[in-house]
Amino acid sequence: MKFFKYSTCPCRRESGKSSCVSAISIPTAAPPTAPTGSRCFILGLSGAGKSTFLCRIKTGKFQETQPTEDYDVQEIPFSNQTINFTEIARSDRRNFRLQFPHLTPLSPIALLFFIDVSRGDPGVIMESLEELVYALEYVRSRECQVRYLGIVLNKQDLLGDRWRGPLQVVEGVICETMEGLLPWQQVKQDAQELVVPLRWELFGDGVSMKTGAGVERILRSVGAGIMTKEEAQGEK
Ligand SMILES: Nc1nc2c(ncn2[C@@H]2O[C@H](COP(=O)(O)OP(=O)(O)OP(=O)(O)O)[C@@H](O)[C@H]2O)c(=O)[nH]1
Ligand SMILES: [Mg+2]
Repeated sequence: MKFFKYSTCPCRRESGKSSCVSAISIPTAAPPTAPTGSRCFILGLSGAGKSTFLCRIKTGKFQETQPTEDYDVQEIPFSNQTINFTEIARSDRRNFRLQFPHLTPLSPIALLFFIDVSRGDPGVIMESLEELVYALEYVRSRECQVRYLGIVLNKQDLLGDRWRGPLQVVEGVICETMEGLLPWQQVKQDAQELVVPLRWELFGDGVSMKTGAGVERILRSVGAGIMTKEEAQGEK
């Protein structure tokens, strides 16, 4: 199980003033108040592009970031709901677990998992998947429900055409991993303990938080994925 070194710098503007994405330090305790709205956790190794995504959905713009400290929360109005996006810096397991005392069993949540595919590094992919599987299994162990999982293959602006092939391999490995989790789901069918989310999808087509490609699609999918059928019908 991997833990990553703490960084000290919260997300800031290039000017050095506080960023649009406010960082909250909580080294020892869970958040003081229960966040309102639907929850979406943003996970992924350091540098995968989580804060950049948060800046994008908050301001619509690209903004240079610094590594996040601990975690970072943004409430984003979307359609007729508010989605509470919580970035877990470096996908730190402890900080992820600290979010859960406020979630009642079977609370519906969404996960967005960011992977930097720009270097085509198999080590990054495998480590990312290890963290993703940990998160899914931990959510299940807390009897919460992942309604929606989006896996974002980020930084594709840095890929040339030569990476198209390897990118397909990455997509294949991710699909295999998700399918590998299915036996869990079958065993636990009656217990409403789903390891595999009710719905999951890969964002693999040219996605880049730098250029903004795919950002709106990701936000829309989280918004739709976190709602129940009844809630979605109420929207119409
Ligand atoms: N070229 C390119 N750079 C990106 C993209 N997304 C993020 N970056 C850059 O990658 C670096 C890290 O991005 P962050 O959003 O801070 O990464 P993070 O996942 O929040 O990292 P931690 O907070 O350490 O967990 C920054 O310099 C970003 O500008 C992208 O799609 N393309
Ligand atoms: Mg960050």
